[in-house]
Amino acid sequence: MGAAEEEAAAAWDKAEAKEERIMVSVRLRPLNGREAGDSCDWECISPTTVMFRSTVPERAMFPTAYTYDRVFGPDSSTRQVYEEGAKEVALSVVSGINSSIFAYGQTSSGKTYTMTGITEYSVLDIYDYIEKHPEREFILRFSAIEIYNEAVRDLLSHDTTPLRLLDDPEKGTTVEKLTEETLRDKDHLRNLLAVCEAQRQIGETALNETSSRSHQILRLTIESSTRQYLGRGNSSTLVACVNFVDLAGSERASQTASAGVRLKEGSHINRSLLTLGKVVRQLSKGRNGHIPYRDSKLTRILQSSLGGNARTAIICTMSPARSHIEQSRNTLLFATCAKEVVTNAQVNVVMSDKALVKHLQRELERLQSEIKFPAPASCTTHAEALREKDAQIKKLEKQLKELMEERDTVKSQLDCLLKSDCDDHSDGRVAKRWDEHSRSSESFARNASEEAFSVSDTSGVPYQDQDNAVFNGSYVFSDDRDDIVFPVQTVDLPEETKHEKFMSPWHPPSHHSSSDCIESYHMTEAASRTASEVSEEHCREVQCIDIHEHRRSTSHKFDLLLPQDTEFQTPELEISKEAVPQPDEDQELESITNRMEDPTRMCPVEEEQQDEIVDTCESNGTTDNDVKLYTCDSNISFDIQKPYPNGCLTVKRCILSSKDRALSRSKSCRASFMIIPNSWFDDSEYTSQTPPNEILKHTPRRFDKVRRSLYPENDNPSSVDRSEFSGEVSSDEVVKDMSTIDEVAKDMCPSDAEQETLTSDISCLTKLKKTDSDHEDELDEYQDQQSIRDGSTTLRTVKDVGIDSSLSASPSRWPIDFEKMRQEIIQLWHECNAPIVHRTYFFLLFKGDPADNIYMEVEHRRLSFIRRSFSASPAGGELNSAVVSSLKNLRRERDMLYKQMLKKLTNGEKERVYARWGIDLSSKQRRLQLSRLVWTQTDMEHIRESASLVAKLIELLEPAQALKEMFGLNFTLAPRSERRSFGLLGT
Ligand SMILES: Nc1ncnc2c1ncn2[C@@H]1O[C@H](COP(=O)(O)OP(=O)(O)OP(=O)(O)O)[C@@H](O)[C@H]1O
Repeated sequence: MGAAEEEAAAAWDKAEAKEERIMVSVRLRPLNGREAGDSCDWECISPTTVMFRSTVPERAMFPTAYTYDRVFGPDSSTRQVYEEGAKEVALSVVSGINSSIFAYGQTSSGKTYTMTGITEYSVLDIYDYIEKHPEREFILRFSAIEIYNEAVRDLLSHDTTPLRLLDDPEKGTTVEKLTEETLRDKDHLRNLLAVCEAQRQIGETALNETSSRSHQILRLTIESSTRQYLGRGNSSTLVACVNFVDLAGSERASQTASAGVRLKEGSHINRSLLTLGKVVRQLSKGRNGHIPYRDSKLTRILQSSLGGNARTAIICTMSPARSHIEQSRNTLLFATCAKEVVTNAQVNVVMSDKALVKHLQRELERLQSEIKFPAPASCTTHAEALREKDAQIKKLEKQLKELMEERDTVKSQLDCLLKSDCDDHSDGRVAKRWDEHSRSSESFARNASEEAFSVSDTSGVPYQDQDNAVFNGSYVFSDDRDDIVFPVQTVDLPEETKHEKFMSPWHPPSHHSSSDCIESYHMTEAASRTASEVSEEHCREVQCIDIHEHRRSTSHKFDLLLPQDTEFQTPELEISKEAVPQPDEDQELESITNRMEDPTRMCPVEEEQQDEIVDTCESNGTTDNDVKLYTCDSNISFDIQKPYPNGCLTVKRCILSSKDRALSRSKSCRASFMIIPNSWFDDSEYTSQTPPNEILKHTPRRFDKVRRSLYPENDNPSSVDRSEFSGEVSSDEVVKDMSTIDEVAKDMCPSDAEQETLTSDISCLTKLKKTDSDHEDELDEYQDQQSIRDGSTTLRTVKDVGIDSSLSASPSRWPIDFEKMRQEIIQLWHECNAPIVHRTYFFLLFKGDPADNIYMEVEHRRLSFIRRSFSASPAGGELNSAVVSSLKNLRRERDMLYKQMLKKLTNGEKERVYARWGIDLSSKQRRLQLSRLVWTQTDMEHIRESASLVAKLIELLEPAQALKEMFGLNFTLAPRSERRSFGLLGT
């Protein structure tokens, strides 16, 4: 092999991608003239740590020290910043590795100041390197763009026409018709840099006279080959580029005092930075899932620099002034996330055909020799792997056996109960008539089991939890006092089930007496304290808790809810307005986590606090946030000492996440996610500083009618329609209508950040799914391994829960996924004895809107969990009771429907319904028969019929008016004040 090929092959070998993290530095500039009276709150206490010197008491709650690869204080020169924070990365370009240097920070924090210096020093060093390597030939090309108001402009051309972005399968995103100058020398480059500076959009704001109003990307592409082999057709060329990115500064309209053009610029700047933030945050969690590169031109162009084939250094600039504390924290939070992003830089070699053939030959030889002489080490590795697998199989076999035993125990107990019920009914009138009609075996079996736990409302046997509604207690029925007495007998339940230890996930225990319960079928949410407590337990896993790994080990209480040996990965808790771990909120998060893990602390005391907060919210006119606000943290940090005690906004939120962007646009979700951050990383200072009218301004819209039904006391006709002031803008709207001034004003509102929060929180679902699947997968895994061992060719079937697929699915797949998931949910309702009214509501409410994915998923998870609880009881005691209780409650609901029929259906209607349901008009107890038939099967026609009948009987609200949220994330910790009681039947 010739030397040229050797060299090419060696270069090729080196081309293997290398993972490394983004290098992140922070530069603190000195206070400037505008900040003269301000105090300097930040200090670099070491070469890697910057510290907040807190003198303000309420700041004490934030972490004070932030550590990065390097931090530079006000005394550091740009040269030093370059040498220690950027040089190594920048100079990678001469070795064929792409690189990017970014400056990120608040407006006037010194980005341009820093980047100008760094670009200059880099250019000097690159030319220096070139001079020292005369054996190589270098070709340098330069291009420059700015992104101004989401339009890409060529800075080397006087033509200001926006340029299009193109997707190149090999090169990634490229800019069409971009001028690329081949450089003659250093001076040529200097001139071009001066041209760029002159062309760039600069404007004066209150914070910076020469504020860059655009993102600027200067790109230097370097090609190099060994001179000796040039032109021989067997050489290799290294090609790489370095980007110098001076981002526009994030800004708050109020601080920059911008209006008109500046305001519009600001909104574009903030939006693209928001997307950048999202991308970085998403990348910081790993590259799985959707990274929204395409949401802005900036991120599209920089895609390879962010988590791709490039080495990247980010210099975050900040002002030390107290007046910029909020923005400084946001910058540091961005930096914290950026630190976690991993890139995969590799040497980019362009080989001649000859060199490529040689390289491939070498590779072939190597592989052949590996096959011939396998390394002994690999044998050991295989043997070890086999041993490990064997051990794993054994473990899974054991678990399977245990699970099967448990299942058998539960089954036999259930059988016993069913049998005793059948016996009791064998001489009963109902059973006889029932038999006469020869119902399907399935529906009969179900009803029989329900019958087993039925109690007559005149029997004297206490009704249990009549008023314990589940899922926000969203259904309310009118009791028909004149109704006939049920011909149902009291059944002797096993001792344990007589006690108040019913643990139905749908109808948890309470201590209400029968008389209370018979009084009314009004299942108000307010009355569901105990229900909520148990529901909390069952549903805490969907409380979207972005708790980070290191906190997971402490989730003992939560673990108790899961079947034994469940390897539980705590779902993410999206706390506060950021979806990312916030170093400055770690302590608080920790305490929230602890409190959430301690159910004893989630009970009455906290409930009172919640109620207080609801009161406060409402009195501040922020009731719209209520639905969300008391959802996840019953220990809300509510400090009435704060200037604006909008506790509702300081409440740490808990938001389910998803990768699905469509979800972020769900209007129905929005009401839940309405704490408006002032940036993508917003922190709670904002909330403590934001005056009430500010909050009011951003309260979400909600159907007035529903709001009135929820909060009748707030239904003041003279009150201002808050939605008019809402900063809420759907992302669609945002994209479409950014051009008008009004929209610009909206953009400047934190609704962008809200969008961001909403979308960013989405990732939490991924972990939730994982948690869910962890346990279920054990069985699958066992079966897989078993089939592998048996030599069976059985393919592992795709997990049929539909969750995974729906999340990653493209919108076009959604209808299929939706149908699939809906069918599964129906089946799960059936198996979990879900309340009929709940099923009806859910079925009618969620009809396939992609934005409802999250609700579907939550429902699916909840049901899966309940089903597991039903079948995986450790001792068969409590959970057996749960089954009993759920059946009993189901039966009670049927009784209620039976009564409602008398009230709600005319004779003619009844006859039509009986005919439709195949009930013999000459038979007796037709109403009873019908009430026992609805929701007993899982085929779609039956479901539709059932839902429509039940809806009529309970006078269901228009589905569009019902709150989807109640099926979502926040039903468990809902406050239990009377104020929140709502009867959807409007009784
Ligand atoms: N480290 C520093 N030392 C001294 N002066 C600085 C430093 N950093 C910035 N400055 C000064 O602060 C002012 C604002 O800096 P610069 O324009 O670089 O900010 P910026 O972050 O690019 O702002 P914008 O985003 O609005 O463009 C300039 O006058 C600059 O000279």
